Amino acid sequence: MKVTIVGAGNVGATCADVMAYRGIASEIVLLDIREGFAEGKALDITQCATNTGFNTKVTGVTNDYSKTAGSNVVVITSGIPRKPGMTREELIGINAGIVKSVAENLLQHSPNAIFVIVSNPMDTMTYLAYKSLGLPKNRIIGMGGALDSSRFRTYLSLALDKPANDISAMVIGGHGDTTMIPLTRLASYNGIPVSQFLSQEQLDKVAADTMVGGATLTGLLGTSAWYAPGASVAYLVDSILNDQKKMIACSVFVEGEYGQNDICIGVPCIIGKNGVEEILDIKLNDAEKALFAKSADAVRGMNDALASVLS
Ligand SMILES: NC(=O)C1=CN([C@@H]2O[C@H](COP(=O)(O)OP(=O)(O)OC[C@H]3O[C@@H](n4cnc5c(N)ncnc54)[C@H](O)[C@@H]3O)[C@@H](O)[C@H]2O)C=CC1
Ligand SMILES: O=C([O-])CC(=O)C(=O)O
Repeated sequence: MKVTIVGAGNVGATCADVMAYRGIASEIVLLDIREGFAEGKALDITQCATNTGFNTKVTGVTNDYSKTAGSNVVVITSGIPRKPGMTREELIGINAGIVKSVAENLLQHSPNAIFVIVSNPMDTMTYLAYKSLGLPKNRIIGMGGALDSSRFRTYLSLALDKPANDISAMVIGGHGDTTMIPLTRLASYNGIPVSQFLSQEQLDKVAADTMVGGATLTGLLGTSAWYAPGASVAYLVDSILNDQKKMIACSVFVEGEYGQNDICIGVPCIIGKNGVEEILDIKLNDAEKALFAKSADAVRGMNDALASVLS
């Protein structure tokens, strides 16, 4: 199975590294616009093979889309990341043009690929890809919820002082500092509601920390995060390529689910070989429904900024 990752920067290269290490794809192509950069990253990753024990073929190319031909999955991480103090939404002006042209080039060479969109603002970029490529909605998947949910589980594990892998929890809604919805009511420690172990004050802090998880790392690192984002993309691609049918919160085009239409926003999805195989319409309480409606309004508002790119 072949995967192309466009953008060999922090997130793209980390994603390639995790996918190779875990043997998720047999072939990975990294493509970047910077001369020689993707080639360098691919060579460096390839030189891990004998020490970490993988056989994945990893190659890098400078803007040569012919080398991406026949990919089963394409991942778009090209564009600029935010700097401390910025929101993801501020990246739209530069990233929209990049994502649209990259997506169109990829489709020309891989007409059957499933698209995974990572570049920010991710929900808006996913909508842009959906609207400009004209593909069925199951083949356009925005990655954000997998990462936000892993941060939510991390913060819960720290508060509980228990392993993150024993914690089940999900974040839906937009992939933005104020639009994420950590589903605290439904989070559990091995099936037991976390509210049996943590106070409301502790749970509120976990939710707040989760929502600004990306901003916190951007403040610490000077640019946005890459290890957990790269691993989250690999987790999602694994579920597609190996038809695992995992339930993963992904940004997808909604048509009536959760009372919303004509936006891409994070909802629980079953992810398998056909991409988005099902959107689960889980029962939210009134407070969660209100948060979702508010998040959707904000996400919808951002799509207006795409008017010039989509015309
Ligand atoms: N959805 C999510 O959960 C996450 C999204 N992101 C987003 O992913 C994007 C990438 O972040 P990083 O890897 O940290 O940035 P980076 O700056 O390290 O890498 C971006 C790469 O894209 C390349 N690029 C730019 N224009 C291109 C084009 N037209 N064609 C091919 N390559 C091009 C650049 O040369 C650079 O190597 C950002 O927009 C960031 O906000 C980052 C983390 C998580
Ligand atoms: O925070 C950012 O800008 C990058 C991102 O989406 C994340 O790490 O969640």
